[in-house]
Amino acid sequence: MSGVEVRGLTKRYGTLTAVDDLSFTVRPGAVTAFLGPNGAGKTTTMRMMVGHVAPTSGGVTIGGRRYRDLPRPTTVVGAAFDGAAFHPRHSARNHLRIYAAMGGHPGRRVEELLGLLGLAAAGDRATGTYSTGMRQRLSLATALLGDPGVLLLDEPGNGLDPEGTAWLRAFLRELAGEGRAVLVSSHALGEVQQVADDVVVIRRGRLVAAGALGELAGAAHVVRVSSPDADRLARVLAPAARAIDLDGPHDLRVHGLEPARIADLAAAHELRVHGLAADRPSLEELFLDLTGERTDA
Ligand SMILES: Nc1ncnc2c1ncn2[C@@H]1O[C@H](COP(=O)(O)OP(=O)(O)OP(=O)(O)O)[C@@H](O)[C@H]1O
Repeated sequence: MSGVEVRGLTKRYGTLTAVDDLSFTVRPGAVTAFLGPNGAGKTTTMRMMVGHVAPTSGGVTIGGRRYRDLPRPTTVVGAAFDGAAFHPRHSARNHLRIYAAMGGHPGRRVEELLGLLGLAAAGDRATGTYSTGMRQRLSLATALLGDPGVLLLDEPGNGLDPEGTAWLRAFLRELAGEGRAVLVSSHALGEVQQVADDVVVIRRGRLVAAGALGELAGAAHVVRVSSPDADRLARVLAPAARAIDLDGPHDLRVHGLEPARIADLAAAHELRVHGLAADRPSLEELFLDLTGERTDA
């Protein structure tokens, strides 16, 4: 099965750089969460993966080929974008039949997918009467018509109730379990934390973290340091730390450095340390920290 390689991907709209020199990999057999606050550039990136938006520079390959060079793209990559529009008077069955015909996929695939996505009973109802959850499932069904090895899902959890969210998680795990590369965007870590193997975090179009979710959590050190030399210590630690917050005249919160390294750097500069305590932040805190949305700093 194929993965997705994003290399140096950049998109400018006038003076706005929506996507800025982004490089990351989406591997087969895993769910990769694509995270960032609203407006960070997730949708633009995913649209560039499937040729809806032309990059300013850089590019994307899927299984080593550019989207436009794929002979039958819907058999390689399926995409579902947030707020996908369906003709409100078409039934789900008709909608899927039209897309199956366009992609050259067999009609029986439509029936299979209606069943798989729990839409069989509502298959002949006009999509205009569908709930948000049903629309999300129809988007997924459309993306899956060609049985692609790569799935790009833009905020598929939007508007789902808790039952729908649980269903979606199990479904994404199943798709990855079959060896597919599954990229799922979200603006909220909590939505994907339970299902993601890997994460790619962007902020203002730039990559701020990528890797296994477990490793990222392990790297999320926050150390509280108490020192009468706090100001000077902050300057010494700054080049090595991911971030430092002043918590008071003698207290620092140091992000991304181990306690031992902090103590060694302080000793090397003959600065006094009166206390060192490692905090284990929640992943949510780390995410807010990475995306610059933390408000308690
Ligand atoms: N066609 C366009 N013309 C001009 N600016 C655009 C265009 N498309 C996107 N942008 C801008 O690019 C930036 C990234 O938008 P994008 O939709 O990719 O972000 P996002 O992370 O998907 O956010 P959201 O979760 O809100 O959809 C935003 O500032 C947006 O306003």
